[in-house]
Amino acid sequence: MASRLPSTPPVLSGFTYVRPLGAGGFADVFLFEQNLPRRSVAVKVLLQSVVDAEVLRMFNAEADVMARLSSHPSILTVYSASISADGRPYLVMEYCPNGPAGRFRRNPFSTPDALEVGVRIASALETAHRAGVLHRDIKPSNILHTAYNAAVLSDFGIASSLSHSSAAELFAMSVPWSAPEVVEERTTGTVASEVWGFGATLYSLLAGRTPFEPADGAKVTTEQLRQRIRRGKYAPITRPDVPASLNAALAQMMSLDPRKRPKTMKDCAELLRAVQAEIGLTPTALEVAVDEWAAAGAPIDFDNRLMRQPVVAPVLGESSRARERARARSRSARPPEAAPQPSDDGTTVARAKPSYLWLKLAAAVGVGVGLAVAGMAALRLF
Ligand SMILES: Nc1ncnc2c1ncn2[C@@H]1O[C@H](COP(=O)(O)OP(=O)(O)OP(=O)(O)O)[C@@H](O)[C@H]1O
Repeated sequence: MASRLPSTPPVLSGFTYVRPLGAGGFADVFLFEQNLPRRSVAVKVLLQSVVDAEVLRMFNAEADVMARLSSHPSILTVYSASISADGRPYLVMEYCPNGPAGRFRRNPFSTPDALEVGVRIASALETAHRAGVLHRDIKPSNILHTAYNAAVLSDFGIASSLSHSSAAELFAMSVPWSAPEVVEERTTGTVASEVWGFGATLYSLLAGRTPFEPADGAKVTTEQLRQRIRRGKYAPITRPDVPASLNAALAQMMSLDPRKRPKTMKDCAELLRAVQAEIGLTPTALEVAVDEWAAAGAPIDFDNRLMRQPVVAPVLGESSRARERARARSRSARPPEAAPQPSDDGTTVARAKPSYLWLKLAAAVGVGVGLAVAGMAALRLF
C-alpha cells in the first residue's frame, strides 16, 4: 500500500461515500454504498495528478480486461467504469471485506490454504493468458478475499497484451515478485515471468517473507534485493508442514532460466494439485475457460487513450413519458407483428393469448359438466 494519505473521495451520482479502503501507486480505493441496486462496492479512483494519456490508456485497458475476465470465479468482479464529475476515471468493483493476502508477514498461510489459493489463482492466470492478457503485477496484495473468503486476483492496472507488451509502456515493477529477466529489464513480461511471480507470491504466503529476503530478517536495500534475485539461489521453506514436493514445485517456478520453469499456469496448477493429493487433500478444481470463450470477442484494445464513459439513457421528462405511455397503449392494441418461430429443437415458441385460453377452458368445463349430467341421467341418478 502507498505511504500517503488518500485523496478526496469523488462525488459520484448514485453512490454514497463510506470510508477509504486502501491506496496504490496510481489510485485510491474507497468503500461506497451503491443506491440502486443497494450494495457495498469498492471504487478505485485514479489520482488526479497522474491522469495523462498513458495512464488513461492503462485505465481503459484495466476496465476492459477485468470486464472480459471477471466472469472467472477467481478474478475480482468489475461492475462498471466511468469518469467522476471532477474528471477522475474510476472503476466500481466487488467489495472484498476480508482484505488482501498482503498480510502474509503477520499471518503466513497454512499449507492447505496456500495450495488452494495457488490452484485458484493459477486457474485465473491461465484463463487470462488464454485470452491473450498478461497480468504483470502478481503479488500477495493483488490477491483479495471475497465476502465468502474465496481468493480472487485483482488489479490488472499494468496488464498488457501477450503479443504486444512493449518496453515503452509505463511499467511499475514490484521488485520482490519480479522475475530476474524483468529485474534486469530484458522483458516487461512473458508467461514465464508470470510463472516466476506466481511462485514468488505463493512462497511469500507460506514463508511469511519474500523469497530473496534474508531468512534471518536482516534488512536489504532494493538494489541488494535485485542482486539476490539475479543470482536466483532458491532458499527452501523450512516449515515442517511444507512437503519437499511443494518446495521442489516452487523452486521450479522460480528457476533462473525461464525455459526450465513450468510452461503454463495450468502446469503450475497441476504441480500444486499433485501436492494436495500427496498430503491427503482433495485437489482444488481447475477452472479454466473453454477455448471457444477465449476465441470469442474482439481483442482488447491496449492502445485506447480516450476519456471513455458508458452510454447513459436520458431520463424521460413528463410530457415524453406521457407520449411513451400512449405509444405503448397503441402497440398493445395492435395484433402481434411476427408469426411464432420454431426454436432450434423444433418446439414452436409462441405467446399464448389469455382471453382465447379462458374461452377454451370455459368450453372444456362446459362440455365436461354436460357429459357428466347426461351420464348420471342415463344411470337414473336424478
Ligand atoms: N475490491 C476491493 N475491496 C476491498 N479492498 C480493496 C479492493 N481493491 C483494492 N482494495 C484495497 O486497496 C488497496 C489499493 O489497491 P490498488 O489495486 O490500487 O493498489 P495496490 O495493488 O495495493 O498497489 P499498486 O497498484 O501500486 O501495485 C489494496 O491493497 C487493498 O487493500
